[in-house]
Amino acid sequence: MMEGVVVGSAAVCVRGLWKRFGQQVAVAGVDLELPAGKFIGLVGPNGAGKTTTLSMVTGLLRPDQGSVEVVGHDVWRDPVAVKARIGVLPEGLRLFERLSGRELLGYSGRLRGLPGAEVDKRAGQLLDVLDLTGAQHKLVVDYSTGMRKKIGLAAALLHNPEVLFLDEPFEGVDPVSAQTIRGVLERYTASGATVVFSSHVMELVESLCDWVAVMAAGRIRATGPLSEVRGEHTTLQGAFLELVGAQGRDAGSDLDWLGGGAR
Ligand SMILES: Nc1ncnc2c1ncn2[C@@H]1O[C@H](COP(=O)(O)OP(=O)(O)OP(=O)(O)O)[C@@H](O)[C@H]1O
Repeated sequence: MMEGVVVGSAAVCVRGLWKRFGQQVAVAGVDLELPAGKFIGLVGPNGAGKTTTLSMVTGLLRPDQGSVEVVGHDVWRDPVAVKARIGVLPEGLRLFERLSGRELLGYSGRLRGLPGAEVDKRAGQLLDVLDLTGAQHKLVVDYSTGMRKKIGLAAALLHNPEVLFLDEPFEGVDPVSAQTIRGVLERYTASGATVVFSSHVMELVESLCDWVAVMAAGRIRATGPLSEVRGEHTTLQGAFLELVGAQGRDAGSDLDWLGGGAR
């Protein structure tokens, strides 16, 4: 069990969160309590407000209204305490392209205040587990999409955070790497830590998560244990389509010109 993590308490507590971009309301009054020690999936259609919510929860974007606490600390009043306890793999991750993967981890570890020998040890182990040892001296600019996700994940895990936030961690990742990432995350949550990740891939969320929050049009439509959110449906996909109001939508009925095969 991780030091400082009280199972049963909230890892993340969001109250009345709002964000507008001009006329566009991206997040419209989100209340959310995410329990510690769980593998949590934040799901929703394109434009639902997932990235905006995660950005506000991790201190990257200031809310218009509302409050966020992560492991009992207010993100906007006590940002240093929160940032020391979380790891983040944001969408459109920016990395130091002119460092090698190994150097990037060395730099991240030092920024986090870890002693050099400890950074070296952890970096070596993470590179190994994530199958990046062979590419550790390559510049990040030459990494593939999946390799970038993996080195970003290693940097986010290096200081052993209590809560890990991942925006679409499996996007652009091949099945073998996805399995590796999955193994690392399962091991991490088994220690009592919390993972919150956003995804569109329902099968993935269903197989990984024990807790789900469904978001659509800037609001939370359902949240709770996976089985509760799935309800009567046999799959999370079914529950999701009903919750976001997409069930029965006639895909492409207006595209009467589309039928290249029947020319
Ligand atoms: N910086 C911005 N400026 C203007 N509008 C924005 C900005 N960021 C997000 N939005 C708008 O806010 C809404 C929510 O976007 P967000 O990226 O949070 O959704 P999402 O659920 O992460 O979507 P996706 O699954 O497609 O990544 C969208 O309508 C988007 O166009």
